[in-house]
Amino acid sequence: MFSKVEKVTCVGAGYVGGPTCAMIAHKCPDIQVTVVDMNSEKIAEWNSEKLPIYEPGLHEIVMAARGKNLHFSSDIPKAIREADLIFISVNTPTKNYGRGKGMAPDLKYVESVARTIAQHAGAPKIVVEKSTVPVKAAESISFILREAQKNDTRLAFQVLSNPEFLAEGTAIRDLSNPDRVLIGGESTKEGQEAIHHLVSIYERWVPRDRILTTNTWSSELSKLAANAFLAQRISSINAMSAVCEATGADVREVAHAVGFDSRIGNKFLQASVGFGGSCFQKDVLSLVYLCESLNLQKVADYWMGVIDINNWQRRRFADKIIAELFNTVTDKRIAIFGFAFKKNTGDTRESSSIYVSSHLLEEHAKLAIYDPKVSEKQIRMELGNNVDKQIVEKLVTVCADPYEAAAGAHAIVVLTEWDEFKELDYSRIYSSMQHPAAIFDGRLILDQPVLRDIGFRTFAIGTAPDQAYNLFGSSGCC
Ligand SMILES: NC(=O)c1ccc[n+]([C@@H]2O[C@H](COP(=O)([O-])OP(=O)(O)OC[C@H]3O[C@@H](n4cnc5c(N)ncnc54)[C@H](O)[C@@H]3O)[C@@H](O)[C@H]2O)c1
Ligand SMILES: O=c1ccn([C@@H]2O[C@H](COP(=O)(O)OP(=O)(O)O[C@H]3O[C@H](CO)[C@@H](O)[C@H](O)[C@H]3O)[C@@H](O)[C@H]2O)c(=O)[nH]1
Repeated sequence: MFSKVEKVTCVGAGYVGGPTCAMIAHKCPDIQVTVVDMNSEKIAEWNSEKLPIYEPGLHEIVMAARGKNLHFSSDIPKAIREADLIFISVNTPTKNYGRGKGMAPDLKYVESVARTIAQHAGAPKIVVEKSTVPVKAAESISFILREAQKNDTRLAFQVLSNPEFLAEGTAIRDLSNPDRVLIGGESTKEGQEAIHHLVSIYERWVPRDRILTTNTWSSELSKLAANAFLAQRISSINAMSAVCEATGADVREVAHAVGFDSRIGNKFLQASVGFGGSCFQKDVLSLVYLCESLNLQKVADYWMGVIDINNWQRRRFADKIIAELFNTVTDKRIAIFGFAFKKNTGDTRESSSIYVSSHLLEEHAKLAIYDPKVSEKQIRMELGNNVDKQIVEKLVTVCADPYEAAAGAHAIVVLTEWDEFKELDYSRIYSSMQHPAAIFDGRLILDQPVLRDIGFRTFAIGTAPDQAYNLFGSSGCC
């Protein structure tokens, strides 16, 4: 093949392709990295001062490497031709049509990149599947590439699986100090050589014992398994949050006590209004679909439970809001604090805010939405995909700050755990609201006793009912 990787191309300039390649360029000044995308507006943004995605620390490393060894381009054929190693980092969303609709990942973008590589390669390449895909997807990519090889003897391809484990909001931290890098490939001499080339890129900054090499199928399945395990933890603690509310236990104390067991560990036990993001639901559904295809219905049902609890938790929270607001939210102004699926990102894909807001809109609540990183256009687009666009037009206001959103509202609903929500002047907010004023904390970030002292009725997910139903403030009454 070649002795050293000198040029890397990444197809897909999204949340994964952009930050991952910026990190490779940052850590490997001797490697030329080009990120390409079919969306030329996105490429223009990557080449501008305002990058298309918000990630703490990303701007700095892009600005330092851009124009030197990091390039963003729309010329996909050229970037493929020139590269030694090509990452496929395109989206693999849940299919919304045809066979597997609502369950299977849509692999049309991955396949289309494989075909483009086959067409323009011109020389041997290592093709790295970075997108999250079902087990055996690498086989389809290899098949397409092998066909091209038959017609052009200059060509040779090795396909590796190298799933990405970064989380949004902490992408740069995760990329610079990953728990592990996983690389799967063939056991042949050529396969091992390709693995070695990719290892040699990561080992510039990742300790060798954290770079795991496996066979291709283990690598592909490990990505789905990791996300399924993580999502399962959230559904487990969210299931417990309902038990806490019904019994007087506090989910924070339960999570703390359970997480103290070193076999369980204390991470990822934060009860919430449900997990969101582009990955967990999609990847668990992909695993469920895979199990069904393999006639492993019991296994499929087991993992489907994780999704069922998540949907139930969102609905349960919305129903709680309606019940606590005297069983009707019609025409009531409700301030929604946070629309992103987690803090420190502007990404709204599968955000629980979409679902809780939609349930409230279906009851004709008037929503005043504030998020520090999500645009009005994005909020309207997400809600418009879920409820009647005319209802969104009529009942949704997007506010420039949280004080404006809360003014005149009957309730505040915290749906994203942005740090700034912890530091607001809640006395000022309280005096601007309708009374009785309620706060529903779907992220457990606010100080409930302080809020109750101000006069708020408070409800926090997974906390005791006497706090949830405190109609008369902390002084108690009647
Ligand atoms: N977002 C995350 O945090 C994350 C983390 C780990 C893994 N993943 C996985 O990585 C993959 C990419 O996710 P993402 O969030 O970066 O997606 P994204 O939607 O942000 O970016 C994908 C990009 O690929 C481009 N694209 C699609 N088809 C193309 C083609 N044929 N040619 C050129 N460009 C094309 C799109 O225009 C888009 O800009 C997915 O499989 C996802 O499951 C995502
Ligand atoms: O204790 C927790 C932890 C997370 N969440 C929620 O879970 C969702 C997902 O959060 P997180 O996993 O931090 O973000 P993602 O960017 O979706 O990252 C996940 O999905 C990526 C895409 O596959 C993987 O690469 C990452 O390893 C995996 O953490 C968000 O809505 C969080 O608010 C909770 O409710 N409670």
